[in-house]
Parts: sequence; C-alpha cells; structure tokens
Amino acid sequence: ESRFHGQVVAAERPVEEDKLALLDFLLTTPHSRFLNWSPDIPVCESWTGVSCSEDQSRVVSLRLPGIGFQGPIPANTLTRLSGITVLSLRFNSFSGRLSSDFSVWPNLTVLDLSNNGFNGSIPRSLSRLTRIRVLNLANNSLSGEIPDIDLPSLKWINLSYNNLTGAVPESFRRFPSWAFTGNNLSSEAANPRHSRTKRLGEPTLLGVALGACTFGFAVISVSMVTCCSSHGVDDDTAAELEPSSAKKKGGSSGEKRISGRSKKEGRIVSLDGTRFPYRFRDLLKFPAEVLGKGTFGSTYKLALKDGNEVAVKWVAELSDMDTKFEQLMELVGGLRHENIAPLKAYYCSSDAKLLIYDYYREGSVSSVLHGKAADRKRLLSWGGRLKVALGAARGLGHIHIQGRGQHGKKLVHGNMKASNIFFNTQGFGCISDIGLTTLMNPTLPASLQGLGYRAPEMTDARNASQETDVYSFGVLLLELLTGKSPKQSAQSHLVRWVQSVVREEWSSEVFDLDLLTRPGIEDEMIEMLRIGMACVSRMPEERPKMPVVVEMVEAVYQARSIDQLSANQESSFQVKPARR
Ligand SMILES: Nc1ncnc2c1ncn2[C@@H]1O[C@H](COP(=O)(O)OP(=O)(O)OP(=O)(O)O)[C@@H](O)[C@H]1O
Repeated sequence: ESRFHGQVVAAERPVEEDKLALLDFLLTTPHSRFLNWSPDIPVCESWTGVSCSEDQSRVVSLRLPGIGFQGPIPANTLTRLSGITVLSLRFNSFSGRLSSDFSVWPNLTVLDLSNNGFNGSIPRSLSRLTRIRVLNLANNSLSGEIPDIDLPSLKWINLSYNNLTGAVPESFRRFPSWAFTGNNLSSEAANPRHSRTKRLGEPTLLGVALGACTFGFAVISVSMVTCCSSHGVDDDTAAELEPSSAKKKGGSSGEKRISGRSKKEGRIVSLDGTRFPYRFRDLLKFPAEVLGKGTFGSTYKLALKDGNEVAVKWVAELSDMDTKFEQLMELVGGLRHENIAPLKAYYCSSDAKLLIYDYYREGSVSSVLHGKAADRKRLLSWGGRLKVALGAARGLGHIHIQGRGQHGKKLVHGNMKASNIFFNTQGFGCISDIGLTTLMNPTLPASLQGLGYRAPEMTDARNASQETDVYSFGVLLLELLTGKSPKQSAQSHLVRWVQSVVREEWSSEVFDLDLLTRPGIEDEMIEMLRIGMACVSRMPEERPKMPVVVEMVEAVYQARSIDQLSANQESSFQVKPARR
C-alpha cells in the first residue's frame, strides 16, 4: 500500500512497491535539484540514481549524491526498499537522527550517509547489517560513544569529522580499513586516519606504471607519489569511497584539516549514479591516446576493460586546492542537463586530479568545424550549426540559472569555446569543462586562457562572470557563422574582424563559404549574427543575459523548424497527386 497523490495504491510487483516508496520519499523530502522520477516512466530504466536487479524485480541501488535533500529521511519511505544493497545519500543536507532500525535493509553492502547533518548517536542496530562492506558516516554531527558492534563483512569504515567521544571499540580495529579523525576520541584513535589495509608498495606501483601503455608519462610519474601515499583500499569497493571528509565543517577548520595532512588519500568518486568500476591504478593499465593539451593539463582517451571509452582530463596546477576542487566536482557532477556533458567521476589527491567524462566519438565542435570537409558537411550544415548553438546556449543558460558556486555565488563556465563543446545524441551542442577556470592560478599568462574567447574585462581567470561567459558564447556564434577559428593567430582577432566587416553593412562576406551555397538561410544567419554581435558587446552590462540569448536562438531555430515542416508538408502534398 502507498499514499501517492493521496490515493491508496496496492502494488503488485515488488519493484512497483519500491517505485511507490521512492515517490513517497521524493514527495515528502524537500530538495533543490530536479530528479526525473515520474510515475509514467520505468523506474529501472530511466530514473536517475536508481538501479534494479538484473531481472528488474527490485530496486537494489539508490545513489543520490548532492540533490539538495533537506530534513530527516521521512519515516516509511526508504525503509520500504527492503531489497536494497547500496544506499548512498552523501553530500545532501539531511538532518535528524539516524534510523534506529537497520534490520529493514538486510542486504545492504554499501551505506554512505556522509556529508550530511545527521545527529544523535550511532545506533546499535547497525550490527544487523551483516553484509555491510562499506560504511561511511563521515562529516555529520554524530555524537556519543561508538557502540561496540561487530560487522563481519565490513572492509572500510569512515566516522571522521563527527563529535564522537570515548575510545574506539576493539572490534572496530579488526576492520581492514578505518578512519576516525576529527572527533573527540581518546588516545590513538584521534590520530589521523589509520588503516590496516596493505599499502601498495612503490616497486609494485612502479611495475604498474611501467606496464601502462600511454596514459602519459607525466600522469604516471605524478600519480606514483599519490598512489603510494594513499591507503589504497584494495578491493573492488574502492570507487564507493569518499575522497575527503573535511567538507562542510565550517570553513577554516575543514581547510586546515586537509592542508594539515602531508599526503592526502585519493579516490575515484563516481558522480553519475552508477559505480565507476575501476581504481586509479587500473586506469594506468588501459590503452590510452593523447587527445590534446589544454589550459589545465592534458586529456587522454582511455579504452576501459569493459569496452567503454572515456576521456580523462588530468588537471595540473591545482595543488593545495583539494577541497575547492572536490566541491566544484560535486557541484558540476550534480548538474544534469541534456546539453551539459555529464561528469562521470573524478579523482582527487594532493598530487593529481582527474576528471572522467564519456568519450565523444565525433570530436569537439572545434575539431569538426576546422577539420575534414566531409565531417563538417555531415555535422555542421546550417541546421547542424543552429543545433550546436542552441544546445550550447541551453546548457550555459542552465548553468547560469541553476548552478550556485562557492559561498552561494552563481556558477560560471569560465572557458566556453568550441573545443569544449561536443555533439549530444541528437546533434545539439553539449558543453564540458565547467568551472575549472575559477580555480586557476591567476598568475598563469592570460594568453593561455581561452585565447580568442575571453572578454576584454577578463584580466584574471578568476574574475570570470556570467557576462564573460556570454561574451565567449558570442565568439562561438561568430565562429560557427564565419567558419574561422578565433585563435587562428594572435593578430587576427575574430571579433574585431567581424565588427569591421559589418560596420558598413550586413555583408555576406563574413559568412562561411560552406554556408553560402545554401539558399534561403540568409535571414537566419543575419539574425544569428545580430545575436552574436550583441553578446560580444564591449561593455559587460550591454550584453544580453543567457536566458534571453536562449530565447533568441530558440526563436531562430523554431522558425526554421516551422518553415521546414510546412515545406515538407507542401512537398508531400505535391507528391500525392502524382502517385494516383
Ligand atoms: N569527452 C571528450 N571526448 C572527446 N574529446 C574530448 C573530450 N574532452 C576533451 N576532448 C578533446 O581533447 C582535447 C584536449 O582537451 P582539453 O580540455 O584538455 O583542452 P582544450 O579544450 O583544448 O583546452 P582547455 O583546457 O582550455 O579546455 C580537445 O581537443 C578536446 O576537444
């Protein structure tokens, strides 16, 4: 039985019961991010963060990091998911006491409630979780003594950064890996993270590194230090674990804890609701290909063992930025939109930081626009360019409206350019590389940052703003219209060139020759040129806001679709009599 929309509904199959329990949970728990949980779509195939058993008879995994949930977990909602094996609700704002009856989840193997505001003591009923392997309650407000319970399957436990007191029970020291730092515990328990996990010795790692194909010598050598210094939970649960616990405990103390450590543990943290099944050192073994070197480091294409391909961006220059980097990753990972390239996972250690994305086979808009004519023709006809522009506008508009950066500041992209835009499955633009600029070292030469796309007032990478994003988007539009790269040479400034050509009249000289062969699109191109020119206005306050830009581009696209529709209808109308 469930009360969904006020009705009492009897569910027949267990998975339907699970679905109703989840809907009850969603309806009764305030949250700030959108979840696509609709009663009309199949829970097992489409619901974000939900996975089912192979025969789709039960929900078995629920991962909802960073959805902005608030308040206590409502009674009689998640507790009804009795088949669940993984429950991860980290990086939300849940509060209230932890459930006192954990026997409702007899199959649980991973419980991650870290980085919330749960309070009260750690319930003894946790001992009912006889299959639990990973238990992470770090960075909450739990108090009292740690109960002396035995969890036979536990491999890793993290209770760091709570208000726990007393001694660590002897039974806990039998777990292979544990972390209790940042509490008020007595004696050695208060020491920074302890682990009994076997450390990966340097010679072993060196072997791995040398065995690695081409995942970049630089990556490997930097990673060696990182990997050797990490605790290296050496079972397949590594990807479930937290990168860091020192998150929300009030600015300065959290920062100090992180920077106070000489070497920081690194973990691959999955962000897309699925489990990223590889460890950092696995990545070193996979065949890799360098895709290019950018402002922040290099990007590699990796062929994973399971046959999937990913793009791994190795970020240099961000040492001593672990907390900010992790916060940004969680924020960006929480942005779900069809025009934003989803960040699958990230890795953070004090020495190496990786961003893991799906690999886009078609390449970036830049590589297609300035690459082979056949690809350009296939993907970037006028209609294709409009789709790229509209997708990129929608994605950027979403970031500007939805995303909140640190201290509630609005999130900005900071590095909008054609090499950071890819094609989604419908050929619309899909933007990547969000927010990294804001972490960048301001002393890095300006010439290295977003050459050709940077707004004139953006003297320091860290003063990127929504207005500078709009400027960069305008440059992208001009690039799509002219077919010219804004960074062809430092002397040829695309914006100035377009401005000089159109100063006298709206001349067709600016447009890409590839486009001029197509009849009937001049009006649309001129309208897009107007939008681009407005975006690159010299004064930031004269530039339109992104939601307005989206509307304008949308209007051009919609008008085109209507034209095409009526053209098709006309032609099909003409064909019919001929068939008779
Ligand atoms: N997910 C991806 N799929 C396919 N290619 C990618 C992916 N991510 C990046 N690339 C490509 O890899 C190359 C290097 O990317 P990278 O982001 O490191 O540098 P960039 O985009 O040239 O500059 P910046 O660092 O300023 O963003 C670029 O050509 C980019 O288009």
